[in-house]
Amino acid sequence: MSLGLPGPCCQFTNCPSLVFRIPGVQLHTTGALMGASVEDFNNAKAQLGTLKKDPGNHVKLKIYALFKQATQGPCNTPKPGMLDFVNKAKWDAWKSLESVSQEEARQQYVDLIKSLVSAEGPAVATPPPESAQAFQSLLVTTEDGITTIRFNRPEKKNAITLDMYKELIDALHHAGKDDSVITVMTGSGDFYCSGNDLNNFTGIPQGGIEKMAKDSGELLKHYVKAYIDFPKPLIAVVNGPALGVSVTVLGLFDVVYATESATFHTPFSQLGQSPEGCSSYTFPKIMGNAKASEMLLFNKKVTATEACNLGLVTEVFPDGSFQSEVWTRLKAYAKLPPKSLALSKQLIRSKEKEKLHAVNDAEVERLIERWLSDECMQAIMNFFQAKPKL
Ligand SMILES: CCCCC/C=C/CC(=O)SCCNC(=O)CCNC(=O)[C@H](O)C(C)(C)COP(=O)(O)OP(=O)(O)OC[C@H]1O[C@@H](n2cnc3c(N)ncnc32)[C@H](O)[C@@H]1OP(=O)(O)O
Repeated sequence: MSLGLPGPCCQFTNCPSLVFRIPGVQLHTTGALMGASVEDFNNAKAQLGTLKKDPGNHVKLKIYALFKQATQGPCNTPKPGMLDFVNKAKWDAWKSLESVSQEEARQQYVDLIKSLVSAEGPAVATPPPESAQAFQSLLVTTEDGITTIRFNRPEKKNAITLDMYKELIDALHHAGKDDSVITVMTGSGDFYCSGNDLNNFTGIPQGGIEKMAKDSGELLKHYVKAYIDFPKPLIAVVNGPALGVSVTVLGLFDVVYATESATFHTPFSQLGQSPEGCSSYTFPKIMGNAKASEMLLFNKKVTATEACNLGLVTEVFPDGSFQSEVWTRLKAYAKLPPKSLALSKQLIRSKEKEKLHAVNDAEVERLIERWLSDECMQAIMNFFQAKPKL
């Protein structure tokens, strides 16, 4: 029977004992039974509204009774009639706490809400207020010391729209400052990411295509800068095929784990474009000029194992055990001392930062020209007309 009370869970529960046991809920009884401040109480009240799961009538009655006892003291209203089931249940619940002081009730209320919140499991990472609603195409979570930024447009193979670049910049800035130890980037669905969304270049905005190319160049520069300047270990969990700009920035990650069936493809000349993400510098450095040229000039798609042999990928895992093996490892990494990790990463990268920023600037300058070229426009039109698979 639903008790049909208004509001989220702020109305109910019935339990005569002071320490209540609710299946699956670990109560945070700290022993400081009278320690909850009014502020704690108000915070708990606010948290109650964020619960995603209905805790059930039994718990709701308890919450109701504790709330009434904490705010009004012992029950002082007339007993409802036998047939007024809902109000009778509420009255009984409140009445059962009459020997509990208001302070105790406040503490128990706070403990109960905390327990319910923590029983729901780790919360989705709260993005900074200014971008709280901005993550339309990403899933960002923080758990076990790991902030995970997940491309989340599986129906479009996680292609990156203009808004998504902005979201990624925001998410990276936030992850760089939050209290997580490592940051992980991965994809939803069967692709890691299919690179730049080719629709980014199809509509001609006010200001013409020159302005569009310039604005896109600025955005790309900031996007790549967010990787160059990222202050803590950044790990790619490549769960499927990766294309274009999602491959090129891998040279700026600290570790790249890939599932066996992942592929790595940078079809720039096929698209009339040129390399970005600092790959014109990092790829030759990682794999040598000849191998980098096969990928960046001649569109060679490489398998995960080949990418690992080239040094772009750190390690390849069987598809069947990829997720479990990788996340077990990442959780262990996230237990390492955070400052030591961040400072060591910065030492490794700092020597190159200036160089990387200069490469980023030069690559973007070249791309702005490319985006205005017939070669590039034709290639994009071809994709949408014939939808060739790269
Ligand atoms: C600020 C601007 C910065 C710009 C930086 C520049 C970066 C350069 C690059 O990133 S170059 C790489 C660009 N990417 C591509 O060229 C990939 C194009 N896509 C494909 O070749 C294929 O879609 C595929 C190989 C990724 C997947 O093929 P598959 O057959 O498995 O799936 P579909 O083709 O049916 O794809 C499903 C839907 O997703 C759409 N889609 C996939 N990738 C993109 C993309 N990059 N841009 C736009 N749309 C993409 C595809 O069109 C399908 O949509 P539909 O269901 O509406 O038909």
